[in-house]
Amino acid sequence: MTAASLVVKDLHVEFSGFVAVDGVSFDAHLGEVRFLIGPNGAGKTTCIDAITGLSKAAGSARIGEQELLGRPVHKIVRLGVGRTFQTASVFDELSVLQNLDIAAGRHRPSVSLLRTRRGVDPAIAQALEETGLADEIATPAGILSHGQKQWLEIAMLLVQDARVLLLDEPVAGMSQDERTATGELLQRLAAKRIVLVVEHDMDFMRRFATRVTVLHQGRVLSQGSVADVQADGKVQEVYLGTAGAATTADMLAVPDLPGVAAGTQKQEVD
Ligand SMILES: Nc1ncnc2c1ncn2[C@@H]1O[C@H](COP(=O)(O)OP(=O)(O)OP(=O)(O)O)[C@@H](O)[C@H]1O
Repeated sequence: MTAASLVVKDLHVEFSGFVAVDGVSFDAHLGEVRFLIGPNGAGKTTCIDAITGLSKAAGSARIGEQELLGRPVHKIVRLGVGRTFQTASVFDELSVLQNLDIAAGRHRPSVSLLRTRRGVDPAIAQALEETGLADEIATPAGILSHGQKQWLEIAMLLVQDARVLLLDEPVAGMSQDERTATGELLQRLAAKRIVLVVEHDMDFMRRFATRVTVLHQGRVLSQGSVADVQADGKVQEVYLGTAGAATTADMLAVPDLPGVAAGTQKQEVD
């Protein structure tokens, strides 16, 4: 089952009077790898929390005709909205297959089945293939590489047939090869699912984003193609520090902003 679009309109989230997300609107469609970026505290994760029912929000977030805001978390999951968190939440002591069985709501009582692909249902087999984990079914999740753990989390969403994938910093801590593999995975997944990525990694964003929304202090600062947002003076101001908002080395490393001489870029901080 597919959903053609996620449309967020005028999203507003407050925590005890503090406005974390203020009138944010964006959309994401099948076929694109959609990015949400912004400095620390910009409101990116809060947007995902609102869409998935973890934070109370005003405004609207729809997949197709279905309004998500106001529904409990489990009903939003049932509508096909899946998310990953900044820290992988797999069961380390269980095998890859057992983790996927749990995600699929299956129980696999026989230990012998863990060592073979016999008895693996088609949705799990497909998720294993898609995420490149087919040779790891018996591997305890705890000894997977950081990248493989993130892919396992994505595979868990695939076996649940999530139609909307909301991924919070999926490449944080990954090697360069794992980042590339993850970007290519997201491009493949985007053909059939809505993919929205929250990221700090600017190089990854430049390589794989089709459209980008830049948040700053809870509001949309800019949105459009990678070229559009990189050329936007407001974005340059935030990322180059005159607004004093960029706080991570990744954010400050913006090597190919048009019209910005290398010597004028702010140096990375320790
Ligand atoms: N549960 C909460 N209670 C109070 N304030 C919160 C809560 N969750 C988030 N905030 C605040 O809302 C603002 C937005 O936070 P959020 O985590 O969405 O930012 P972010 O853009 O995802 O940042 P980062 O890149 O650091 O993860 C921050 O000022 C944060 O401190």
